[in-house]
Amino acid sequence: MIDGKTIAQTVRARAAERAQKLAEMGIVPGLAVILVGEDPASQIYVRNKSRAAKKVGVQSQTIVMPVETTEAEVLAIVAQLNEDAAVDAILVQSPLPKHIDEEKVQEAILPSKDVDGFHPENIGRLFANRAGYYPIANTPRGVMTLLDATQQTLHGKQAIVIGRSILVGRPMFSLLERANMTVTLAHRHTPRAELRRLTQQADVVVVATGVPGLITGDDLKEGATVIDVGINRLADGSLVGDVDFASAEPKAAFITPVPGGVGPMTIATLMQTTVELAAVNHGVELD
Ligand SMILES: Nc1nc(=O)c2c([nH]1)NC[C@@H]1CN(c3ccc(C(=O)N[C@@H](CCC(=O)O)C(=O)O)cc3)C=[N+]21
Repeated sequence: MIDGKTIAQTVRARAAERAQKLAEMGIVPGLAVILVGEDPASQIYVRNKSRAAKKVGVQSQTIVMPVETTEAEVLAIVAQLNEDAAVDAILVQSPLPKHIDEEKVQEAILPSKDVDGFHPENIGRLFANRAGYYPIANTPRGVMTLLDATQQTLHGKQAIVIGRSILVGRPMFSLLERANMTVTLAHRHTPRAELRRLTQQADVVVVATGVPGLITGDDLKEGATVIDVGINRLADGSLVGDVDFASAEPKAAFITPVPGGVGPMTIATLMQTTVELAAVNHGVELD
């Protein structure tokens, strides 16, 4: 079992240390979160984020807007936060209500404050494997930290990413490729039998689809590493991932639970990125 909570704690502690260093220079890392409407996964995220920010020493504010908010209103808030010197990092919760063009909002955020790494400029840098600092989406970046903690060689091994969202799948593909893995990106048009054939060959399987129980033990190669990014609320209120844990766990060498796996890691990585952006934006070099 990959213990996301413990690894997240280590990342948070390091972020807190760096935030402390910045505070001594009079810099308080500032994070602004915009939440429009009531997506359940987003609400969990917002709650846990505020808690982590307090612990790390990040000044966080959440702007909650009703579901009927217009695109112009969201863009106006983003413009205001772009100008605000106390804000180093801006995060607009995804998904936005359908009447708002999410891409337009993502492009309105200053790339230097784009803590999610969703701005095309930052995505382009990642995809092109550019050197230098730029923000990378926190969930896939956190997954790389989890993989790192398993102390396996990734180089030359096979990975499959299931799901091609801008939030997870696409940046995940780039990060695994950058770790010198051979990466397959599967999605809703991948035929089911083909998907199984591909996952059965993979050393690392990252599932980010929002389909509970999509991947079972039968889909896996013996000794695979399984990273479950899914976060699904069932009718009985329980939280499950996209992997059928009971059947997958005996086959896997490493597996992340839900909750307690990727979720806490996303939060910790968000704190890490916020502190980094504060440093970069103030011209401070962190060790
Ligand atoms: N712009 C944007 N960036 C995101 O990164 C983003 C987003 N929008 N929209 C929503 C999704 C979802 N997401 C979660 C992060 C952490 C937990 C989390 O803390 N999970 C705990 C839950 C524990 C609990 O409180 O029950 C766990 O898995 O252990 C959940 C969900 C980030 N997302």
